[in-house]
Amino acid sequence: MADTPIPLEVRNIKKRFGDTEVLKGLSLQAHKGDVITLIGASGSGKSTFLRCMNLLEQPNEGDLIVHGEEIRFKQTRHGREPADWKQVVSMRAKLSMVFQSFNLWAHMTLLENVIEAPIHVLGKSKKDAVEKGRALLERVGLANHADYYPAQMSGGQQQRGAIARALAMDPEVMLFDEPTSALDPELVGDVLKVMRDLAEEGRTMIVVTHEMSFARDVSTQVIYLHQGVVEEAGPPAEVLGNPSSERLKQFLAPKH
Ligand SMILES: Nc1ncnc2c1ncn2[C@@H]1O[C@H](COP(=O)(O)OP(=O)(O)OP(=O)(O)O)[C@@H](O)[C@H]1O
Repeated sequence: MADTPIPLEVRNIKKRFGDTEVLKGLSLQAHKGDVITLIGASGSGKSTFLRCMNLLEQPNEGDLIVHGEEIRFKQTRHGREPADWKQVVSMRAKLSMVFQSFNLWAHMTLLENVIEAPIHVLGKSKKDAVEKGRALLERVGLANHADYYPAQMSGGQQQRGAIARALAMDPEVMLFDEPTSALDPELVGDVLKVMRDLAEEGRTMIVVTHEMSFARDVSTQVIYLHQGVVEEAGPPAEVLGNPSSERLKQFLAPKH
């Protein structure tokens, strides 16, 4: 039997904004069931790295291989661009992203938000999309909110709704960009609980986070970035429990 392709491989990504190189050759491999957390000080490049993975930012150099398929690029006078945007659309369907602040469509109900992409991107029937959408809303504790508009929901509910929407694509990998940092503290726990459950189920996830307890308890791998370089990476017990870099020790030290 042929080997199942790795859900996501990123090789030697470099990204410049103007003259500043903010990612200096970053790589990772997300195998099935991996939960990779990206940690580091503000401005170290975590979000840019994540956004390069689904081409919300265009890396200047480096390769992306999604479920065994390499993304093709071309050089234009504006720089490097994907050679085939259709390939990007199908690749993004495999890499669902949950953003920092709830990016549900304001003019649609929660259920409409969840079924939109399965119908229009994956070509599912409305009946199937609704059935699956309702099951996903139940999963994230929002079975009674299907007909609510985002403005009628708390930040935590919207964020759990955004997770249901991402799950509706049945992605290979879920990308999370600081999913709890815009929430009031009392709402953080519910969202982290949903993410912990997903990890336990074996979902492949890459998570930019400042939640060290999540990184410690849930990750299979922690990557500590400093100024666009991987300073330390490995299992949480090593990277967080026994860091070798002085900088990482300082980063982890309790702040008063
Ligand atoms: N669109 C952009 N144009 C110019 N510079 C940018 C842009 N996006 C990010 N940067 C710069 O790239 C660097 C990395 O930013 P990034 O948001 O990836 O860091 P981060 O580690 O996610 O930070 P935080 O924890 O504060 O979100 C920063 O110096 C930032 O100012």
